[in-house]
Amino acid sequence: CSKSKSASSAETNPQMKETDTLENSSDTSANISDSLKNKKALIVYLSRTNNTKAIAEIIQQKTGGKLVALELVTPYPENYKKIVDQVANENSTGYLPPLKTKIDHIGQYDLIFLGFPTWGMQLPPPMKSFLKDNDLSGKTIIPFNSNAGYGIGSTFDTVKEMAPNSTVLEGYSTKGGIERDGVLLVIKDKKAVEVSTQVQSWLQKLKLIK
Ligand SMILES: Cc1cc2nc3c(=O)[nH]c(=O)nc-3n(C[C@H](O)[C@H](O)[C@H](O)COP(=O)(O)O)c2cc1C
Repeated sequence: CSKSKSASSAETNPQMKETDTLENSSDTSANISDSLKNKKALIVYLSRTNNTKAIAEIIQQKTGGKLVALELVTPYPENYKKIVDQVANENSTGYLPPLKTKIDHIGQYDLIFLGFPTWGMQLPPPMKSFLKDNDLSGKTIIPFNSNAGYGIGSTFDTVKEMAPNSTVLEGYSTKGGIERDGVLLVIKDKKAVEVSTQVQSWLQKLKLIK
């Protein structure tokens, strides 16, 4: 089977192998939408205080798909003030930090979930590095975000600009931590349940799950 088969070929082509379908646990497979059963999903996220990671894990539970955390060659400073200054500097100069994370055979994935916090009201530089390093032409990108309450800023627009030959679907965003005030991981307990419900509706609206 070629990777570019139509969405309905799983039903029409009896030779299609199970391994060609969206990777998922038996738990989630029943809920994957029929039209996407033969697509493979990758969930790439950047997360410092684990809020975006929590959303990524919820998406993974619901869709299957391979989860990958973006790591840098040179990690950012632990200190909040230092990282804010460094990111502000990178944002103003356009510096793209080199990534340690490399995706094996990115061509095998049809759906790319991209998760990131808002940093300085922009797409974090490492996610810009990822979009620069990887050709996502012809793929479907689904962005998701957490922020301290100031919103997505220009993040989703930058994803669209940096992947002009991809289809970028409606993204999901929620309020995460406020590291400035010492509030780190908040997407846990009751808030994780709330986010899970919202992610469920969002993925259903995008017709990715039933
Ligand atoms: C360098 C830096 C810059 C940030 N800039 C913003 C911002 O401009 N707007 C905002 O709402 N939150 C901002 N935040 C807060 C994060 O977006 C928020 O805490 C998010 O939930 C963190 O996600 P994470 O836990 O996955 O790292 C910033 C955080 C950092 C570390």
